[in-house]
Amino acid sequence: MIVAIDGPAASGKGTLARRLAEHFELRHLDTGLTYRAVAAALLAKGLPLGDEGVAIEIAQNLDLAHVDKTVLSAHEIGEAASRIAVLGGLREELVRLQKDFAAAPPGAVLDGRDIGTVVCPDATVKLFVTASPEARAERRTAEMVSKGQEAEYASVLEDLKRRDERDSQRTVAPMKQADDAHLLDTTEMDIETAFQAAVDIVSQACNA
Ligand SMILES: Nc1ncnc2c1ncn2[C@@H]1O[C@H](COP(=O)(O)OP(=O)(O)OP(=O)(O)O)[C@@H](O)[C@H]1O
Ligand SMILES: Nc1ccn([C@@H]2O[C@H](COP(=O)(O)O)[C@@H](O)[C@H]2O)c(=O)n1
Repeated sequence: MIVAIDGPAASGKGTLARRLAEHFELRHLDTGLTYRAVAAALLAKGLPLGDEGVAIEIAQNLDLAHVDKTVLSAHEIGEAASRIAVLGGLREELVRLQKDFAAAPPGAVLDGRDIGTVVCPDATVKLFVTASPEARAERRTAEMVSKGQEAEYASVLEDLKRRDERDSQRTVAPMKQADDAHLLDTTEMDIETAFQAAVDIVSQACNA
């Protein structure tokens, strides 16, 4: 079984993907981490984010088992990841890696922006998880503050909107809801309610 989850930044797709993977005993890949890892490596080398040749080389040598998720979760790395995510050749390389992950038994939950449309178009079930920009900014601000990071709601909201705009307007594999994806709007749901709604959608799809 393959569960494809897409949605905008801080919509809660990663939280749901992780919990669904545990619940259904599947493997989980947060594909955003692959873009973040490449962006972080370019920044560490002091190279421009548009250097696609080097970005592809980094992607070819990515070892997902050893990425530091805490370092990669930084706000500025997310911003840089979104900038390199417009590079078509780099996407091809990362999509290959993501497809390989999805194909291995016993199945997987993948979350990102183009999982239902490009990476796993034949997924068993697809979800498009969203929430209002204001709810997402509140959640992300609270998350950053809880980690001891500086965060101001207004600028987090602005950054999220800018990132959504870039991700949904790019030419290659823009973020969008697949035609056959279930829409899950969690604006008025807490994590537990959203999780139960997601379990119901996946269970129904498996029994159909
Ligand atoms: N339904 C919800 N209600 C309240 N808080 C939530 C809900 N879902 C997720 N959160 C919280 O919102 C924050 C963002 O969630 P998460 O990291 O899962 O989003 P994401 O879509 O994977 O983000 P990104 O695209 O940046 O990787 C986390 O702090 C998470 O605990
Ligand atoms: N399948 C994907 C996943 C991510 N991206 C890009 O990476 C950025 C960071 O992703 P997070 O989920 O970790 O926030 C994101 O803004 C996208 O630009 C992507 O293009 N495709």
